[in-house]
Amino acid sequence: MSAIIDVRHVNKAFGGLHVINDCSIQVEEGSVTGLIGPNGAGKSTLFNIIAGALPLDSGQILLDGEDITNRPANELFHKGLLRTFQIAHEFSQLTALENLMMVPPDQPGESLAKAWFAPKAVRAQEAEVKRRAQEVIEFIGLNHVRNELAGNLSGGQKKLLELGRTMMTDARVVLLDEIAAGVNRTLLGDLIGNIERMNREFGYTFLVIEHDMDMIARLCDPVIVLAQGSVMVEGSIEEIQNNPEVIEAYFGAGAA
Ligand SMILES: Nc1ncnc2c1ncn2[C@@H]1O[C@H](COP(=O)(O)OP(=O)(O)OP(=O)(O)O)[C@@H](O)[C@H]1O
Repeated sequence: MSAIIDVRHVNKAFGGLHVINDCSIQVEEGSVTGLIGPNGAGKSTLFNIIAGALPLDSGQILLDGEDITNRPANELFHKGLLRTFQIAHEFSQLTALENLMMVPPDQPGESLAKAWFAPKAVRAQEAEVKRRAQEVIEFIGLNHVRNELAGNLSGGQKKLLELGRTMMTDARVVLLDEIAAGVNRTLLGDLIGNIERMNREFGYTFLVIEHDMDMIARLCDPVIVLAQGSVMVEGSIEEIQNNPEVIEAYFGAGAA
């Protein structure tokens, strides 16, 4: 395997607060890599930097060997790197299925000129998007609520829909930020199962920030522990859980 995301010696401070300190991590292509650490360790900040939502002060980020340091999120999206979408407020009035259909960028239907001159092509692409959305909604187990407004879905169902939206794109690497938060155990099982299948059957690479240690244990290998903005240790979940430094800094602090 080779690193699809390569974070090299990244530093980031907010005013005088050094949040990310000479941080280097590699995410291997085809892996589900976990990123854990105590509150305030810098996990979300690092995600924001990788996803192009926050500029870094120094260091470098490579995507599949290409320098993507400080590239904007929309450019990274087109290169196949994205964070899970939040269900945006304006989409709460669309059905679950329509939310999936809204995702693909540059749909020809959005261009009036194209719709005028090439209506058949527009209809063909819309039909293709709808077919894909129907496949995805079945995959994520939300077919029974496909015509329900997204705003009426449960928190867990919204998370499943969020994951489904990534499947409507050509994503290769998906960053999941605490996707388990507030999800009940049954839906969490569905969520984990879907991530596993997206990884195994479709080759998505995941980088996962998570406080839910059951989810990390079931899904992630390797697991990277971040503390004070640097990598403390990296290894399998067993190695992490038995590491005295981690027990002290992370589990000892009761942060899980
Ligand atoms: N925009 C900002 N301006 C100033 N300080 C910030 C900003 N964003 C984050 N911080 C600080 O950076 C530190 C790391 O925050 P971050 O959210 O990255 O940690 P985290 O590991 O994701 O924490 P948690 O597990 O609690 O979500 C915290 O001390 C936080 O207060």
